[in-house]
Amino acid sequence: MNSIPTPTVILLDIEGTTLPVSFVHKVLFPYARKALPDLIRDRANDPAVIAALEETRAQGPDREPLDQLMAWMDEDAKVGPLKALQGIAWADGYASGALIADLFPDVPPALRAWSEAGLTLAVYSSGSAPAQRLIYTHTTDGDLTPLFSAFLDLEMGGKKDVESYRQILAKMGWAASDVLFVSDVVAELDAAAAAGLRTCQMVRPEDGTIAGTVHPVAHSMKEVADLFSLPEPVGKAQ
Ligand SMILES: CSCCC(=O)C(=O)COP(=O)(O)O
Ligand SMILES: [Mg+2]
Repeated sequence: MNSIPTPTVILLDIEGTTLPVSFVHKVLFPYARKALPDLIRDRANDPAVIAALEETRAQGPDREPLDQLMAWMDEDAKVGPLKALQGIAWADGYASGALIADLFPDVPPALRAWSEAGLTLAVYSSGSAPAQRLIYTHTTDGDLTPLFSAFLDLEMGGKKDVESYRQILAKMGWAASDVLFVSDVVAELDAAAAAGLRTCQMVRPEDGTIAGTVHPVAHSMKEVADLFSLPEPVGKAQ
């Protein structure tokens, strides 16, 4: 009997998959929107800020950088320089305790179980890699960053582009069929599947995610484990 091998790499989206959409849109994005004008003024000599503003001017030459950044935020554009600056803004919020990432409660037990079982865990999000690290450092469940092997962002390309997943496989040295990509967005899963990755749509009722018809659907990491024969999450989902 032929059985399908268990994935050995779990590649996770953040927003709508491990963290509620409401936290990103009602807490993180407004925090960055409020902080950006002062940040740009007060850190005008910070190389990371300078680089992000130069890239903003390059990608949005018709507006002042701050206006361009605000316009991108209005449309929830997944653009590298905006994501870099948002990450810098959030760093202050996490450091002061104003921000703490409230992951879906089923996520930490699953991450721990899969890591303990020797699976490779990685993130692929539009949020910058530093912003991803901040989230997993400052969770209500403590610092979960040691569980992850990689934090991948828009430097790999957009999440709806098949080439981005090929780039991730090449960079990480992963075989496509070993990788399970979990995301709430069907277009991202379509792109990942076209690159040969295995896929699972996370459908979170509290986020109002609409289930598609192509990719296996899970409503929690426990269901992901059941669908793909992964180790069962241990400990209580808080
Ligand atoms: C680093 S998390 C902040 C989320 C974010 O900025 C975003 O645009 C959501 O991206 P995702 O790819 O996780 O849906
Ligand atoms: Mg998402």
